[in-house]
Amino acid sequence: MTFNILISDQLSEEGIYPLTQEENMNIVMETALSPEELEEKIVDFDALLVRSSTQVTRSLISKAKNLKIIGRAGVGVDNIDLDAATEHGVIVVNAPNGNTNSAAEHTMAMIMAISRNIPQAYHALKNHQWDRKKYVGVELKDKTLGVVGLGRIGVEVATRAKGQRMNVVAYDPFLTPEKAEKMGIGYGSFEEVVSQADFITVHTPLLKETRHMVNADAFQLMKTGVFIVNCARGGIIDEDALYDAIVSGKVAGAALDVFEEEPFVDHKLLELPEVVATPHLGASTIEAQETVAVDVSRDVIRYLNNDLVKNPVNLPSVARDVMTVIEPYFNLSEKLGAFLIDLTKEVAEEINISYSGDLYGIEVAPLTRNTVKGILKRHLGSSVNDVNALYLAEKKDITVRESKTSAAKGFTNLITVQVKTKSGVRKVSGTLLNGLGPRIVKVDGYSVDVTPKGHMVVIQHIDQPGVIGLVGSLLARHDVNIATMQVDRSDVGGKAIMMLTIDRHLEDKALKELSGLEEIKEVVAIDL
Ligand SMILES: NC(=O)C1=CN([C@@H]2O[C@H](COP(=O)(O)OP(=O)(O)OC[C@H]3O[C@@H](n4cnc5c(N)ncnc54)[C@H](O)[C@@H]3O)[C@@H](O)[C@H]2O)C=CC1
Ligand SMILES: O=C(O)CCC(=O)C(=O)O
Repeated sequence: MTFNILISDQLSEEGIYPLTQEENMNIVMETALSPEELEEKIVDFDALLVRSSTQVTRSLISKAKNLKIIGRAGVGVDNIDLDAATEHGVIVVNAPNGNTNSAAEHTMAMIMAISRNIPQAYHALKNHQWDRKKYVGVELKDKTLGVVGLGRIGVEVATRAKGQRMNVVAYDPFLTPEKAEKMGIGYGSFEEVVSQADFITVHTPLLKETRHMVNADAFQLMKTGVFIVNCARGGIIDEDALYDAIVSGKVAGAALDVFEEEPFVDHKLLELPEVVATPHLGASTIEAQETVAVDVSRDVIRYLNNDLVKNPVNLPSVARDVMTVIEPYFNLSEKLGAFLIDLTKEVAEEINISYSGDLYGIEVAPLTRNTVKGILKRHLGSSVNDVNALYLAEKKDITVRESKTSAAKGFTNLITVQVKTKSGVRKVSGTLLNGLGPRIVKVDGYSVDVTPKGHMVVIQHIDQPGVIGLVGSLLARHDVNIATMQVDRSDVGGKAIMMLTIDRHLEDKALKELSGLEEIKEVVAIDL
């Protein structure tokens, strides 16, 4: 059988060598197709290989009737609609390791460029201006580099910065003081890191949580004269806030490889002399491009030859007969994980999942992976899937335990997820009600009955008259409609829980006011 492979972004020719050696692979490289042309063309192809320029949208995937695999020659898969790929049974593979060095080196080059005004001085010289006074820089030695996101690239940048005799302080939800000490770097919260640093570099993926995490509030915390670097993803830094911070003199310079909208030719940030920029070149080296193209090419060959792939991003590899039995529980298990980690607001150190009733005696490993995915997604985003969830948990030193009991406490089936974080242990149980779908039935031992869907508020409070009324009227003042309300308590006048489902996301202002009520011990807004 011959497979048709479409390469729609510029990939290294040496890198695709493994593919060209396969007799049954027909390779077409077309790197200037418009989205419409691509949608027309994709119908005939079994594999699509891209970098970051091609937008692999739901619409494109839905037209790709023969598509089996999408290969992303790079790390970020934010240009690929993973849900759509999964729904259409298309596996996505990437090359997470191949461009780490290049991205770290580019980051260091950018740090050096802004610290010594190299692009600006070069530009002036090209324009026949010999100006030594204007381009006095600062040394890196003894300056503090704040690294936000200490994954593959963040670690490499931190190591290189230490070589420049910089002090490094990092924030990553998975970083502990012990790990930081081992690496010889400082450890702090996001706020601590940005307020201590002379240079700040971000290396997180672009997620709901990281979008605009470097915003006007963060700039307020920073030292005057700080330098900002983004070689990760446009959108992690709020570009409008950065512009204002540069104009006000708070930020001395910014080095940007990535932007909220790409590509572009005019950008207001580039009108500022303090900004140096490159057009998303972090991974653009001969070495990185060859390695990432080789890595995805090999995975494409493996997959089309029915072998296991090395870097799956979205594949649920489950035997069909097992899948048929456990499929109805998938939504429940992921939602329980997502609910619980939102409730804790912290990263998990241990995850215990127990299955009972009808789930006793059934292969539940795929549900465990799915629950862990729900938990990890909060910090790792869409790169976590059923295939890599346990691997990523292990990499982040999170212990995952699975157990089964025949007793289901009155339910025909029950999944209980318990998470240990640095502040303690929290627990949630859910069941699949015949014909009615998933329900959360216990939260930290309190009984509730809530569909895990939409906008929720979980309130821990003291059981006393008037609290429910207070909550109701406060939400009414914020024009928040309560759809359902569940209340349970430990004992009369003791600790109690209130679980609300509401018609829209609870904004920070209302959340703060609720938390300020004396009778209320904890308020968490959860959006599932
Ligand atoms: N400019 C370019 O050409 C390139 C850009 N990239 C981008 O660099 C980024 C990082 O890549 P890798 O290091 O390979 O990924 P990684 O997955 O190894 O590291 C990301 C780290 O960010 C952390 N993180 C997640 N949420 C966070 C938060 N709210 N605050 C602080 N840290 C948080 C994660 O815990 C993880 O340790 C990605 O967005 C990737 O797409 C990667 C290669 C080239
Ligand atoms: O393909 C490229 O050059 C972009 C690399 C990148 O941003 C990534 O790997 O996430």
